[in-house]
Amino acid sequence: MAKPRVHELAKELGITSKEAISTLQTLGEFVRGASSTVEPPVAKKLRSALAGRAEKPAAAAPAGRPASKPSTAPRPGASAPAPGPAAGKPAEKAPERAPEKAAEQRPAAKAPEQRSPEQPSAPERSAPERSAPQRPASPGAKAPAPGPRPGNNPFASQQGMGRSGAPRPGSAAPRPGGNAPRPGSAAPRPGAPRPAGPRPGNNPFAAQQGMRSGRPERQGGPRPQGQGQGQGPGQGGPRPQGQGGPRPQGQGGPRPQGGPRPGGARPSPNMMPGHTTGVAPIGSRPAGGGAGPRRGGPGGGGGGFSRPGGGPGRGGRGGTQGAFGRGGARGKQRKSKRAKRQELEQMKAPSVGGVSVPHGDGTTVVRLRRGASLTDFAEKINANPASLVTVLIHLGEMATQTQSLDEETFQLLGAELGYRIQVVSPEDEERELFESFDIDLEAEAAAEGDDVLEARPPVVTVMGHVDHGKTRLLDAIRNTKVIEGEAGGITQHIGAYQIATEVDGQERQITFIDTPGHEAFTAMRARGAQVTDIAVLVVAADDGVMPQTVEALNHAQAAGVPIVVAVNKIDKPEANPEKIRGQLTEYGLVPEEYGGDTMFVDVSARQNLNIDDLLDAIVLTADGALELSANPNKDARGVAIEANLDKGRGAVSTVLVQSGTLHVGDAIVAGAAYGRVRAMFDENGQSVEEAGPSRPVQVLGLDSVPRAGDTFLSTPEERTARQIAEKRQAADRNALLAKRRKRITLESFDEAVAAGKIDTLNLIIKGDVSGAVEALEDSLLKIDVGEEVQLRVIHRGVGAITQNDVNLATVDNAIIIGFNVRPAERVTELADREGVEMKFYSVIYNAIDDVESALKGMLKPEYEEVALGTAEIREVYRSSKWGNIAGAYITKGTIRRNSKARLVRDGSVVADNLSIDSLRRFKDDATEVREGYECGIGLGSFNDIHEGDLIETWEMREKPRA
Ligand SMILES: Nc1nc2c(ncn2[C@@H]2O[C@H](COP(=O)(O)OP(=O)(O)OP(=O)(O)O)[C@@H](O)[C@H]2O)c(=O)[nH]1
Repeated sequence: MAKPRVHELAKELGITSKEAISTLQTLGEFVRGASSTVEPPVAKKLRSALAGRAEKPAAAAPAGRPASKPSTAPRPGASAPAPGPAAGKPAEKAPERAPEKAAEQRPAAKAPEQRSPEQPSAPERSAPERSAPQRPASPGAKAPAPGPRPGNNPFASQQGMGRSGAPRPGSAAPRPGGNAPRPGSAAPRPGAPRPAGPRPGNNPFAAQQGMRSGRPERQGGPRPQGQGQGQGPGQGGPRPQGQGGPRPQGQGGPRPQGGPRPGGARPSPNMMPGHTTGVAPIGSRPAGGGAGPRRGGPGGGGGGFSRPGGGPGRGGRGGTQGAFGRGGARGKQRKSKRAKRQELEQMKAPSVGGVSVPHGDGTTVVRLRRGASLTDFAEKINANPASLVTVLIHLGEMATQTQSLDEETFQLLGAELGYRIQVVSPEDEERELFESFDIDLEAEAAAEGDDVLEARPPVVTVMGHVDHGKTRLLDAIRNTKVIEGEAGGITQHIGAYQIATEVDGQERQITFIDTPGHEAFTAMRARGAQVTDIAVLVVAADDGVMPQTVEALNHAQAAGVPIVVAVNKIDKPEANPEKIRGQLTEYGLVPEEYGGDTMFVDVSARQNLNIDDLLDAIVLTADGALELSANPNKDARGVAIEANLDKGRGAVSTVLVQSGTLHVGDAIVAGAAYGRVRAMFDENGQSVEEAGPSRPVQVLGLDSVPRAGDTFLSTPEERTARQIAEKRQAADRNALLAKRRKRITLESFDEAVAAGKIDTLNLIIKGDVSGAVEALEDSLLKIDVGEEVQLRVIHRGVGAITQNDVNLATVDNAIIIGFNVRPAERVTELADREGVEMKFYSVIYNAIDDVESALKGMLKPEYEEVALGTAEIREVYRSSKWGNIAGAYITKGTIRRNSKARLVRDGSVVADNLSIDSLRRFKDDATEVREGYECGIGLGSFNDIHEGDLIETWEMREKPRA
């Protein structure tokens, strides 16, 4: 049977040849053109694919875009074609992670929901750079014109993206950093799947898709050279030594034919990818001296050609040596072998960006820790990290091997390589870590019924404004109450203490955290430790509600901790406790006597007045608002409160047992520290043998010092404790590499809402005067955006933005709004590190506008054009196959592959919206070429280039808002 040709098949199937070709490509079959013949099985494949497509709704497969994506690695978050094994797999894990995982289990009909929480659903994901390859097509979406993308370069000698059998769906779609449409050409980025503002690497306009954040204050300049590997400057960058400029005459020996033409600083089309023939560097001319490029035949004297296929005459003069400064025949031989071996390897493994990387089958799940690097990923898939760097560059992202990458980048990379990436949060990881030791704290807690639970004392933190008497109050409570009768009372400060008081004839215990202030409280919360059950807010009756009173109150409320107000210093003549009650009512703390539910107690810490009443109030609040119970009959679990290194005793840590009972001799792990409890002491310095729930106790025996807020647990075996600690140590090291955790930003708020991650925009407002803060808060709270989203001002205050503000924002995922204020010292760094967004305004309406837009999902980042580099065209090389190639000299800045470009002739813009489709330096593909060097530039299908024209490149960068 005669093999059918593509156009015949197309005709038969009633589609255009182009469609047939692209469908075949999607099916993993490469055909050269419409007149190419295809094998009968391939024809059959096409027929059945199109038959399948015909059955789907028309909207799912518009003309020219293949609907089915067989064997295509589903991009995470993409609308999965069917719940095959990939969809089925996560189901096994579903019960523990209900909200996220449940989505993964849904059947195909719900496929658009199968996305990672960070990725909006398909209709919202119209950000061209990410969504296009994933969606069959969203109705009405404007598909960008097909064009080459990294790895799909028609010039490329190696089709980087050519995964065997699995061409990328929508290969015509732009890649990040590739042919991203200009603003207006498609939706700029509605609902782009980023939680933070557009980051480089995800900026639809950016030419350089680096890993830097798009956060305005962190925007960096272009990535310094040398970060990329493989395709980085090492290969593509300018080579100062002897390769760039014209060779002086006579070097390399006489070259009757084919040697590099001295002085001929002219790039040739051979620089462009795809030329497997001799590659002429700038300054060299192909053999034969003919004008223009020519394929060197065997013995053609292809001086200056290093590649096999260039047909340099073996042993002929003017071989690779002269032009490229490389070895002669021997080197060439070696290289040839190497090339062969590489070819062989490449045949075995699919290649992306010219490197072979083990590919997954689209369902292979790779779990990575938040903040993981390419090296971590490489380890999991048994790949060379340097190859992953190259692949990433081809995807328009730049990263070093050890740089921490965010989830989006891993998803992008995973989708390209056929892996399903799961980035696990520290909490998940902790859970999994425990699970791997058969410890399931949640299940353990859930299984505890009333029969095993016993009441436990409340744990109290004292907070309040400076000098309102927190320390004095804690001392007063301690000195009057701590196990009265014991010699000397409390002898040492261990970070927490327990007292006994009598309420309604019953002895009740209360545990106080001995570090007053909300800073420690929030720092612990930031570490995930919810230690406090009740907050005592100390307010001096002679002073009133002060900024830190409000701050403390906000912190407690944000944590959902009930508050008891201690109105202190009532011994002072100017004390006015009633005023305090009135003031706090404004903050939602309404005294019981006014009909509210907050207990206010007037005390004097100095004179020990009403301390018992305060303790009663604490116990009553605990009884009324909380049900505090724990199972004392199990291995101890709790939190480290304080720790220090004692010269004589080693690591001394105070831990608060939250459930179970800790005994001397138990193996424990606290954070990354572990050991066996050698001895335990209470707050009186008395040695104790065991400590039950809510009991603070000083522990000796850990190998290192845990941090305040680190959780601890005792394990049946010391080995387990050690292994857990070691894993945590490793995790901590990795986390250090995580430069930044992205949190919520105003720009990404609607995406986070759409992804179901949040429904409340938490704000912290800091201003220069209280009137402005109030006015801003009032106006913000009046914004009406319906019921799906809410606005919550979790803290407001006057003065600079402090570390505490950032800590609170970290814990509660809030955005800080600074009105006529700036961050205090080192706060910017902290915010930067924690990924907390701070927005600064001097016009109240701008702030209101931004917040309103964010709530309505309309706030889009603003971009501005930033010039990157200019190249002057020195010569034009015409090729019927590749189009016109500009031999150019870079006069300013840096020219980067894939950056947006315009052509300027005699001062007028001849063509805009071009892109540097190919960039070559000598025979090598270059990622970028710097000022003062020559290169070959291909502008894709744009051919109207003349000598003397200027190619200007630019990128759109996010503009900081005023
Ligand atoms: N008259 C009177 N003075 C008090 C009372 N409580 C505390 N003070 C005094 O107020 C001052 C501040 O008390 P601290 O306990 O240090 O206050 P603090 O809130 O812990 O202060 P910081 O640790 O700086 O935040 C000290 O001089 C105390 O003696 C009280 O009930 N009556």
